[in-house]
Amino acid sequence: MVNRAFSAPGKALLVGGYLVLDPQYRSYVVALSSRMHAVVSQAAPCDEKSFKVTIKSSQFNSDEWNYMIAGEAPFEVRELDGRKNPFAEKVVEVIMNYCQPSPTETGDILVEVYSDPGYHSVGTSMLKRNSYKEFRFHDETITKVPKTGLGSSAGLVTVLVSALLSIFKPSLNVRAEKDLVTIHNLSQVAHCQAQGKVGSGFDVAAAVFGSIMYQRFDPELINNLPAANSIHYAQALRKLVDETDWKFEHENITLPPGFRLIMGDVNNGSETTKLVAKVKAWYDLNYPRSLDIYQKINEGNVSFIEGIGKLASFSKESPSEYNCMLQSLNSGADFETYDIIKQIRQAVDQVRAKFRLITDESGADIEPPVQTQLLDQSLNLKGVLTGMVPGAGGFDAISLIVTDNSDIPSQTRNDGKFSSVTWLNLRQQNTGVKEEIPEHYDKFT
Ligand SMILES: Nc1ncnc2c1ncn2[C@@H]1O[C@H](COP(=O)(O)OP(=O)(O)O)[C@@H](O)[C@H]1O
Ligand SMILES: C[C@@](O)(CCOP(=O)(O)OP(=O)(O)O)CC(=O)O
Repeated sequence: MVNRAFSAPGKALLVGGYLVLDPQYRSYVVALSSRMHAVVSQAAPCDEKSFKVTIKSSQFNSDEWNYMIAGEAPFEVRELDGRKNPFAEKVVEVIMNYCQPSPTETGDILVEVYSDPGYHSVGTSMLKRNSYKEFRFHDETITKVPKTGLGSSAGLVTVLVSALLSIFKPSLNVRAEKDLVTIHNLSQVAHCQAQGKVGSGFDVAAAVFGSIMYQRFDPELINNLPAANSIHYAQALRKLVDETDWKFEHENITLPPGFRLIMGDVNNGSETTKLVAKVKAWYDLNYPRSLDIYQKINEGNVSFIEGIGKLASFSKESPSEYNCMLQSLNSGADFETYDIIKQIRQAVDQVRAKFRLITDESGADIEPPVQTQLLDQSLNLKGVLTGMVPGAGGFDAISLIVTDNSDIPSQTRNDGKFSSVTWLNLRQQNTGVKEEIPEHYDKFT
């Protein structure tokens, strides 16, 4: 029996929100230590005309989806009890059309999904563990449990693609760039199809490649695929995944030494799709002034990215001065004498100011006043380099880049101004999709 396991990280888009939808702009995405996991196993084939792919998510009130696969390409995928999980369903459909297995020679497949605690609000969940891992078990189905915004669907799609692909392509090696690109392309297709729209794909790219500077692919690549039930679909999908250069950037990045990311969950969900629609409407109505504003935001984004790069070089060239700088930041002393810190703070200020302007003019709450207050107050805490509303912004969360030694929760514990914030126990993680040991997912009690 084949048995393999994979995991993939969540994400925070620190700069590049909205602009990243356009292939000309660069964004900076940090992969997070909260990971999605999938353990896959396959039974021996039993010479039937069909086989079953079961996806189990026992943490969510024992959720389970059973897909029946029969016939040949274009494979249509049918859930036996009519249960919906568009992300799981599209992964199964994409993988079947890409791998084109023969049903009589394929045994039933079981994929068990687990997600690390950071993805969902704790609520009344119960923590269960074994010697290797711990997960929270909720008493509601997946769609009823509130999310924290780390990109659960991108993580899910990426680990499911990796797990199912490993069944049909046993040589799959997630340390090889070529295989990662295959996983990426398949995951982007499945994720877009499940969402019913082509987003920028930064969340899927981070789940696959880890922390990256990302520039998107041309959305037409996916829009131009024939419908999934067309006789041309499977062949077009293979061509798109294997033979097409998607021309997207995914350069690996890492926060400079001595710094980490901390996310504050504000527990007040915003709908990204609605925000994006409002911003697009504002952009079109105000063109070409909106282009100038985007260019100012991009200037800030690029200056932030450069500043972070300069910090990394500074740490290598003058380690002792660099440590002094970290200490000044920790003690709240006058660290703005450091030009690099000034550059990074000014860059983020420039971006935030323009997003506040768009917030006012478009009615999309990208950085609404409560988040502005929270971020401004955060900048006064000891150890904070800078902070922003990640991704599409809204009321969801704030991200702070802080020194390793800072203790943000204890500085804010009894401070009413931070009463709406739950600091998530997360770290930056460079690695994207990773192979795990299947036995590490045995029996959680
Ligand atoms: N652990 C999980 N098990 C099964 N399905 C999951 C899991 N996590 C996420 N999903 C799927 O992803 C959907 C959430 O996706 P979405 O609303 O795009 O949120 P996000 O912004 O976190 O990606 C869920 O409704 C479910 O279909
Ligand atoms: C506006 C965006 O550029 C960024 C959205 O980032 P979020 O991290 O807020 O995304 P979701 O997890 O889908 O809610 C849209 C995009 O890039 O697709």
